[in-house]
Amino acid sequence: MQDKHQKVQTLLDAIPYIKKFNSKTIVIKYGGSAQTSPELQEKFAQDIVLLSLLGINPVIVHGGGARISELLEKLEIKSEFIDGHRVTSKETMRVVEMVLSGEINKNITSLLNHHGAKAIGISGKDSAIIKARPKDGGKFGYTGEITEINGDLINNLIKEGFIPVIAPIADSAEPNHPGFNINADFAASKVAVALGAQKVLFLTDIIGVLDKAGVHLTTLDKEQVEAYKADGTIAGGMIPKVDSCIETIHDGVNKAHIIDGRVEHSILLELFTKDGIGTQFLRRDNPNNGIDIEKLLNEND
Ligand SMILES: Nc1ncnc2c1ncn2[C@@H]1O[C@H](COP(=O)(O)OP(=O)(O)O)[C@@H](O)[C@H]1O
Ligand SMILES: CC(=O)N[C@@H](CCC(=O)OP(=O)(O)O)C(=O)O
Repeated sequence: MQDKHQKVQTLLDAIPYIKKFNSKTIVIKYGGSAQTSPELQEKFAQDIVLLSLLGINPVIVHGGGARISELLEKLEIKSEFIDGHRVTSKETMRVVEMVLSGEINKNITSLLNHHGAKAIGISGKDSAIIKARPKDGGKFGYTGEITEINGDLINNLIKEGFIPVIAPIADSAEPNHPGFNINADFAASKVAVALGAQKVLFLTDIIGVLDKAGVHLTTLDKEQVEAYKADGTIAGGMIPKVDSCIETIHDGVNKAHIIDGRVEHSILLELFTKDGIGTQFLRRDNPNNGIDIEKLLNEND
């Protein structure tokens, strides 16, 4: 009996959040390192379908860096990263597109559809929804930085009841160009801003951002992130992730969260519990929108 009451209570506790997020867009960055086992993939699909049934609009931007590196190794092509961004030769770009737009995008889309969702898999090249130019003047090869996102097109898909599943490949304005490889964290951040999302969740393979002693940091702002990057606490693949979180909240999205994709139902735990999980990023210096910082710190907005 106790157990049954507990189940009902869990549902009741979620009511304020279900109301708050109803008809809002939540962008979810589904990192390669959170896609590891079929069991976790199943739980991820259940969470996304539940959001959709509750009238929340999930938009998935996925990664797949580990799978790209694995295939490159088999093909004896060297992987090279600078501060968490892959350097992309023409040969590497072919593999990146095959893995992201071909394999991973279609696997996630079909997984969601088999769970009863209406998911549609696209890459930034489709209808040129993501446009880019060479990152840092070309020193990363075909790695791009986003110049434009067609949010209207993505919003139209949402209005039609679709869950967009987006591969982080961008179109180039140049003819006969292979397109650009975009770090999936940056793609998720720009998509969240373009859609005016309520929040963005980055699923990864760690409980959140840790300090040098391995202590979990539950809240971070821009100044703290800069300090942790400068002293090397935040390194590697975590750099684009924290940079994306900071960019998102400074470009108008209330909150960004890095959460542990290895934990079953981490999306539901973040969205529908008071404390949430992972590391949340917020602006303490919000100049003009009157956001009460204490409220923002303590509430799941
Ligand atoms: N300060 C830090 N706190 C947590 N993780 C960190 C930190 N600095 C570097 N990392 C590394 O960043 C990794 C997450 O980045 P990445 O592997 O690129 O994930 P994803 O594939 O989800 O984008 C963690 O597994 C961890 O090894
Ligand atoms: C430019 C760049 O770094 N692109 C990434 C795109 C995939 C990605 O970001 O995957 P994760 O989110 O799983 O790391 C790459 O080639 O690995």
